Amino acid sequence: MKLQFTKMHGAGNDFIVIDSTEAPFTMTTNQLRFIADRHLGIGADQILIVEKARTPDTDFRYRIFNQDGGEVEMCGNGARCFARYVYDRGLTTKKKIRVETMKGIIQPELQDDGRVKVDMGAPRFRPEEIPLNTTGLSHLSRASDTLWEVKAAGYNNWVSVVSMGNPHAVMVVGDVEQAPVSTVGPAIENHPAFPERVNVGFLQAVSRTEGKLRVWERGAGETLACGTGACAAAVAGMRRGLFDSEVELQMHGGRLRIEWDGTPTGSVFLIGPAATVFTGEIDVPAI
Ligand SMILES: N[C@@H](CCC[C@H](N)C(=O)O)C(=O)O
Repeated sequence: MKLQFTKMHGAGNDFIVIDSTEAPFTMTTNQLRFIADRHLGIGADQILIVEKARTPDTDFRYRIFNQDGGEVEMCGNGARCFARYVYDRGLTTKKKIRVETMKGIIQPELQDDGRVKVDMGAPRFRPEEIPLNTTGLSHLSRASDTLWEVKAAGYNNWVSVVSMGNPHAVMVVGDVEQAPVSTVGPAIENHPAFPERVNVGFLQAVSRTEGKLRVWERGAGETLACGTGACAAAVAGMRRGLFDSEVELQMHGGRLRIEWDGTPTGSVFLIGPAATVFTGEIDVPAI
């Protein structure tokens, strides 16, 4: 099968974008893993599928697959690339679109400064919304947040849990560069307390408006940036009383801005770059 694709990135989190507005999406898990492979295929953290809207109140439908081939609910950096892609390819003339995902509607908007601002919807914190199995876990309160003790890789990790449609565990560390991302990250990702696995954020608060973040992503490993991870970390930091309602997070691949008014139904806004790198065609084997 010959596959036309576009390679994009948002703050270094890279994507293969496939236009399925005219033909149904039929790729197998093995084929997705093949194109995402950095040695054998194109290489990417995630694969984004652009589909036609299925409901009258949305403009498009958006599907996301991790590098390991698993379909997931949400992707913040991908949402910005999605909006840039459909506008630049003439699939819409709207700068603000409504996009259906597995977990509700998001609204990305192209800004005049070239960045994209996404209304990511409201964060969720209840264990069953993550999901987090709290059986046997200790917990404590920190300002308006609850921290859960997840023992993994030899550490007693106290994490905030946040759903941005997809699951996140966030821990505050003194220095992100010294954080045990590649050992504690996969150990928490696959911990039995998270039955659907989890993305793991390591957050360093620098001031009330600035932080540093590294994320071990479910199904992809450590990435240069994670948009939903940045939203989850910012919200966790705000609930712990570390941040004001607007914060910029520096990640290895770039800087993301997050705004949240702190109310239970208030949307989290994610602002950052979205860039096209190249387009191409790949021969995908029948695997
Ligand atoms: N990189 C993404 C998140 C992609 C999905 C995530 N790995 C998951 O499994 O939930 C982002 O920018 O949000």
